Amino acid sequence: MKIISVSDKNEMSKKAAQIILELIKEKPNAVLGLATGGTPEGTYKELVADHQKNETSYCQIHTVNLDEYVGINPEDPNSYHSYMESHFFKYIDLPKDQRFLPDGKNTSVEACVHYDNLIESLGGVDLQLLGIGRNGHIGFNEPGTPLTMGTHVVQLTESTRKANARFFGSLSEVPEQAITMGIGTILKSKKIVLIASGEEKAEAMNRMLHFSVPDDCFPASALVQHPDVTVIADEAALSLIKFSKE
Ligand SMILES: O=P(O)(O)OC[C@H]1O[C@](O)(CO)[C@@H](O)[C@@H]1O
Repeated sequence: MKIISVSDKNEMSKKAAQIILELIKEKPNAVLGLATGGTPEGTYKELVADHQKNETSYCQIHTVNLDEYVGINPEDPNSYHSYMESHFFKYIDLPKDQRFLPDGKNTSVEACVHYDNLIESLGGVDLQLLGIGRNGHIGFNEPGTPLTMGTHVVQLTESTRKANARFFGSLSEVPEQAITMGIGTILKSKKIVLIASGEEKAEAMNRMLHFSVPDDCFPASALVQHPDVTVIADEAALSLIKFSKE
């Protein structure tokens, strides 16, 4: 696992965008695995700014998102479909039929298997962008999720619902379930870039970097078995870690 320590969220966003842009330059038809939440917002801003300035094209790119809330319509402003549209897709030249998110309205086993098959049929994810939850969740894989699972439906923990309530009017509006790529799906990505910012992620980062073998009590620990993981974290997120920073 390569750790890149940066000063703040802005620098984290720039670095993550730079890595994504390097991949697009090298492989204009790459498959990007995308994340939502507060952490990647700045990364999308950087990519949009680059698209407007340098005209980096997404016309051959495919994107697959990690997760979506169960029971929510794609048009709902709180859906991850809407998030991707408003933070990224509406600004770039990525064709509509090359963007994929799990369907929060169809969470059958067949739909889950279909999502994993779709990713395989695209040739797999070249680069998966990840945030991390305070309890170590990646995607929406909560602690206790078997680390080999494909796309599936999860019951969200109270702490995740509380953390995400800031995007909704109130906690009661946050869906209780989500459909997410499993850890097994995520680990098939060729490259993984995990971004983290702020003191509220310090404990999760500290825990993640102390696992030498994966343990399903802390989903992000699964990343120790992946050969190409880059963590980009700001000083606040790395503040509990005692090691010489890059
Ligand atoms: O970036 P945030 O909003 O802190 O969220 C952390 C993680 O939790 C989620 O909201 C749930 O998957 C992710 O989208 C995100 O990577």
